[in-house]
Amino acid sequence: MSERVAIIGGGKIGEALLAGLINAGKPVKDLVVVERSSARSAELIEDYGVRVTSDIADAASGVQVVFIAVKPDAVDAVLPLLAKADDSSEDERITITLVAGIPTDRYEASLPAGSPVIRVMPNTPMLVNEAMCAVSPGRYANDAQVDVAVRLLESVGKVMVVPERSLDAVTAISGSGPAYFFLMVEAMIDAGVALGLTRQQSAELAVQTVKGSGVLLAESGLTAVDLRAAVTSPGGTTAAALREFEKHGLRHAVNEATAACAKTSAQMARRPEIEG
Ligand SMILES: NC(=O)C1=CN([C@@H]2O[C@H](COP(=O)(O)OP(=O)(O)OC[C@H]3O[C@@H](n4cnc5c(N)ncnc54)[C@H](OP(=O)(O)O)[C@@H]3O)[C@@H](O)[C@H]2O)C=CC1
Ligand SMILES: O=C(O)[C@@H]1CCC=N1
Repeated sequence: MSERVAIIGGGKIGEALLAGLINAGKPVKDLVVVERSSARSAELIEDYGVRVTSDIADAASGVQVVFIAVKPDAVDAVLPLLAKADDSSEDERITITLVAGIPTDRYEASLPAGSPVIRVMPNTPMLVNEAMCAVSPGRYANDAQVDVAVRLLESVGKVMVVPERSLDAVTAISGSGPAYFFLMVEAMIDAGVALGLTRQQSAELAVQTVKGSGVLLAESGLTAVDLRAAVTSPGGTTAAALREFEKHGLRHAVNEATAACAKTSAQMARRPEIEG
């Protein structure tokens, strides 16, 4: 992990990447963040001791990898500034975008001809080195450049390489997925309070249950179906709860929610405010 890395956008996902890379042992001196809000810059400097600048061209000059972590509607403002950055390092600079919905050809069209672009859909568990990242190379990214992206992202979680056409579906499952779980946990905590637990008890019970279930699912080699069956005693309490989830359309809600997410991702590049 010796390459120098710039992260443009020090918001939620930019910070998750920064924290994940530092936790994984990347020296802070090899990292620079571009952030335009001075309050946010001060927070990042205080929390991570990282160099923060508001000058994209300055940050990107001489680095081997630039991550873009701004909102989709800011991409078109960022690219011309990135295109101006000096790229005289020995290795060609790789642009890795974490932005939802904007296809690689939009970046390729604004950056110098033939620039390698790799599109990634990450998620916020990157903050604790438990990200799920899906990586899709653009047309000019070669295998060695994809390997660099995979290696950097493997230091902050798991990585899957997928064709770019799969990224809307990926966004619907892993990109936005953490929010579905947080909503579920929020609802479980409220439900525990309604059943007479204190909020603190309910939160501790729900959070550890989700954490333990996630580890079990990831490490036991069993499927979600197997693990659910193991909790569900015939005629027991879990069966009573699951019957209510089915009756109230949990599966349908998940299908509709993920379809809406994928559709929004697919339409993102065509929104008038972020048209190229
Ligand atoms: N949050 C998530 O879970 C995920 C987000 N993503 C993608 O990551 C991207 C960022 O999302 P998120 O981190 O949530 O958003 P945030 O709004 O938290 O972060 C974006 C940051 O970029 C800064 N910024 C905007 N324009 C510029 C610029 N020209 N130069 C420097 N900094 C700039 C913003 O500053 P200011 O506030 O001043 O505008 C803000 O601090 C999005 O494109 C999103 O699709 C992908 C997967 C998951
Ligand atoms: O909500 C969003 O648009 C971003 C992309 C995936 C997660 N957060």
